[in-house]
Amino acid sequence: MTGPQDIYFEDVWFSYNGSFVLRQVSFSVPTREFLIIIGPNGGGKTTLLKLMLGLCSPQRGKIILFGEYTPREASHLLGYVPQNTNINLDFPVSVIDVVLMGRLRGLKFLYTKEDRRAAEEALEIMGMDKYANARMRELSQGQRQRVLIARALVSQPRILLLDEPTASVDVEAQRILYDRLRELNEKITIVLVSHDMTVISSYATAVACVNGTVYYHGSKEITSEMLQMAYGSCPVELVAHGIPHRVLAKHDGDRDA
Ligand SMILES: Nc1ncnc2c1ncn2[C@@H]1O[C@H](COP(=O)(O)OP(=O)(O)OP(=O)(O)O)[C@@H](O)[C@H]1O
Repeated sequence: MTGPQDIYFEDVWFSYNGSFVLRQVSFSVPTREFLIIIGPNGGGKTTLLKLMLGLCSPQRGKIILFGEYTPREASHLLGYVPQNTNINLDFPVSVIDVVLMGRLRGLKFLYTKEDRRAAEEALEIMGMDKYANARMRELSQGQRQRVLIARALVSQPRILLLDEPTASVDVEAQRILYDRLRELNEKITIVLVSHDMTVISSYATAVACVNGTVYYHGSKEITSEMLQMAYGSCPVELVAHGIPHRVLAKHDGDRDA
């Protein structure tokens, strides 16, 4: 290892009920990396995040965070925005209430002044401070996602992990969200699962292809080998500058679009 490493995996294996979904996983993520995790459905991307978060424990191998902690020991240093977070929009919860939930300790709903200040700061970082007293249902999908990221930030994590945060968010709102993440990345490490290859060229500093194991690339260059590993032999369409590109060979019998 060279330099400070926030995340370190050494020969990690993980199975649900005896069938391994991740094997022989070894890689390390340096401080202030903007790591994008790509891969096919069911390849193990969410499981990889859960291992980093200590929500799953490996059957083999070791995971060390910040050079000294197990993921569980480091949980207070991790912020997580899960996939498909559903908030009941009929429930009249305000934006600041949602963010404050990130400061909950046990079942106590008593927040200190410091909690409120932290919540306001997190909203400001995500450009949502002027909506603090709005109801969640009054916001767009992209704005709601920014509030959920603020909730993950309110505990001042050193790593922010996001699982497909821009699914069902429109393109302009995605850009705003990613620009905020890039600003955040000046201070903290970001690990983000995405199916959208175009975010790699604009935001990533490293890419992990996850398909039963992890292929870690410490640069944002998208190579055909990476795509081959991540998506098998299926052709992949990349939309760059609004123009679709076919980046892998077609299957026999494929017709031109
Ligand atoms: N709790 C669970 N119990 C049993 N099997 C699971 C569980 N969670 C995930 N799996 C299986 O583990 C494999 C990896 O799932 P995972 O959700 O990590 O993949 P993914 O790459 O995030 O997929 P997607 O892109 O569809 O979200 C899949 O085959 C999935 O069905």
